[in-house]
Amino acid sequence: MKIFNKEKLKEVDEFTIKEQNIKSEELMERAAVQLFGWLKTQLKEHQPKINLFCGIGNNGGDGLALARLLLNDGYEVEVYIVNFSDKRSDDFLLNLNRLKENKFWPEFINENSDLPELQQGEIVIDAIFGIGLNRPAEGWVKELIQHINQSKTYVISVDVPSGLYLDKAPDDKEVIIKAETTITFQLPKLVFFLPETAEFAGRVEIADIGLDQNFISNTAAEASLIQQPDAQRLYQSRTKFSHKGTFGHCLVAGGSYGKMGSVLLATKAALRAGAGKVSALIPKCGYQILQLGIPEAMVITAENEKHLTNTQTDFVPESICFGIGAGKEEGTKHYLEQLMKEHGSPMLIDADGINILAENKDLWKLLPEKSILTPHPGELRRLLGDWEDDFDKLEKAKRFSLEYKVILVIKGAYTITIADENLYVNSTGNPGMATAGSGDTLSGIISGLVSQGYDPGVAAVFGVYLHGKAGDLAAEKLGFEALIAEDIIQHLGKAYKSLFE
Ligand SMILES: NC(=O)C1=CN([C@@H]2O[C@H](COP(=O)(O)OP(=O)(O)OC[C@H]3O[C@@H](n4cnc5c(N)ncnc54)[C@H](OP(=O)(O)O)[C@@H]3O)[C@@H](O)[C@H]2O)[C@@H](O)CC1
Ligand SMILES: Nc1ncnc2c1ncn2[C@@H]1O[C@H](COP(=O)(O)OP(=O)(O)O)[C@@H](O)[C@H]1O
Ligand SMILES: [K+]
Repeated sequence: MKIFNKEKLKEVDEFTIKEQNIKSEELMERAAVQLFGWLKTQLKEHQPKINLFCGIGNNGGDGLALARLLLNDGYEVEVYIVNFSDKRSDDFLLNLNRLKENKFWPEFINENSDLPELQQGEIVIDAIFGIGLNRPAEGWVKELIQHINQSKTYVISVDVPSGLYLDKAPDDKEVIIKAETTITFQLPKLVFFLPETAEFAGRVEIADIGLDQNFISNTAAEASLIQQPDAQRLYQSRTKFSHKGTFGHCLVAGGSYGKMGSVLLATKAALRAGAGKVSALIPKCGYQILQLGIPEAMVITAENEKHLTNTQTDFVPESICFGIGAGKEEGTKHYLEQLMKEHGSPMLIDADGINILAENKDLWKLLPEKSILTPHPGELRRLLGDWEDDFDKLEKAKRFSLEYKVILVIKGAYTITIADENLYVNSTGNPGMATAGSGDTLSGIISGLVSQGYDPGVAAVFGVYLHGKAGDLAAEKLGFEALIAEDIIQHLGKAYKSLFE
């Protein structure tokens, strides 16, 4: 699903109005109907008091239209107009009049008003600011936002939590509504998935307001949210007459004394992802661990007992996964250098592989085109240096990806893959996956996909989705705490099957 920026959201809005020959108020009404339907379904027979806080733009207009639908259905409603300006949008005014025609008079609040009383168990609808926010809220509006955040009500934001910008980091986190649920119109917004701002949106629901699908399909987006239908499209089916040679030979090079389990996990994951053959290339001390741990894999040992050193293989792997548990010994660095020079095809580089790169910038120019780097936040910082905020981080990461023609998988609660300047935001995964070895399984999965012939960019996006989905299926059975990396591998099969459920 595409993620549009503010400008494109406005364009699709305008295009739809023209194309469908409707007035803008019609879109507002559709938005309100969606909000109402969602609320009614959630509330069932409950009738809590619903407090609507409406700004004076179209976000506020949505709130007023919703208030009318709620009143007509018999809900107890209080409407506060957050009167921060004398300006009013046309559709705000129209819906204000409709409300008055229904004999309902909202309360206008300003700097002289007392903060409204909000009781536990009540609902707050936050329709103060939408995508039109262009500066931080100040003074009494800031106080009001803080008052709502401190109340024990259930807060539902309309379109975006008020105070959150779509295209830049917040200047002041104290002036953003912290919603339990955000019901956003038609398309998800990038800030809902970034570490510094995701918490404000809470659970995100997407409400279809019938914006023009052709326009959306034909308009390029810099980011997309990868959900089941998107992942399904990336899947490559197997033919009856395929054989193990068809699915490539994957080489997992990594491990050092005390860290051989990581290679075991990545090797298993590559096999479960569907690689035809997998060889683990490890220092000597890991031989028995690997052979006993995973009989389906082949094992090659480097000369050194405890860490990786230059090693020749008698085959050309279709994919290489380098760096997991590898340490940063000089010999290991030389081996990475040798692989990058000789292999030529894309490699996946993770963990200490990334750390070696971070400490040796002279190696960057050797990165084979379309290689995949899978840093967690710490590794990313070592590679790119500090960033000011999430937007700055993404900019720096995009620049790096573009300059070295590599794919960056920025791991986190919502992992973001950067390929060809596009951002792919993953929708699967859960806090149970914050466990040692979880990232090693991801590297194994992506490498297993590359070895089968998936384009590296596709392998990264698809692999991240499958990894998260396997984690979700594992968590359904085990809960978050007990989940370990092995469980992710165990559920990979079900994750594949779930693509078509
Ligand atoms: N297809 C769609 O997308 C649809 C969109 N719809 C809805 O429209 C919403 C966007 O509406 P919008 O453009 O009217 O902007 P909105 O956020 O209501 O506020 C703008 C007002 O706030 C003001 N202002 C800004 N910052 C401020 C500050 N810090 N402190 C004080 N004032 C501030 C700004 O004033 P100005 O900068 O002009 O002085 C302006 O007056 C969108 O989120 C969705 O809910 C639906 O109806 C259905 C279809
Ligand atoms: N809260 C979370 N929600 C979703 N996924 C998570 C969460 N925490 C961690 N993960 C995923 O788990 C993996 C952790 O990777 P990493 O930190 O490299 O672990 P390790 O080095 O122990 O293997 C990443 O793929 C990350 O996206
Ligand atoms: K809002």
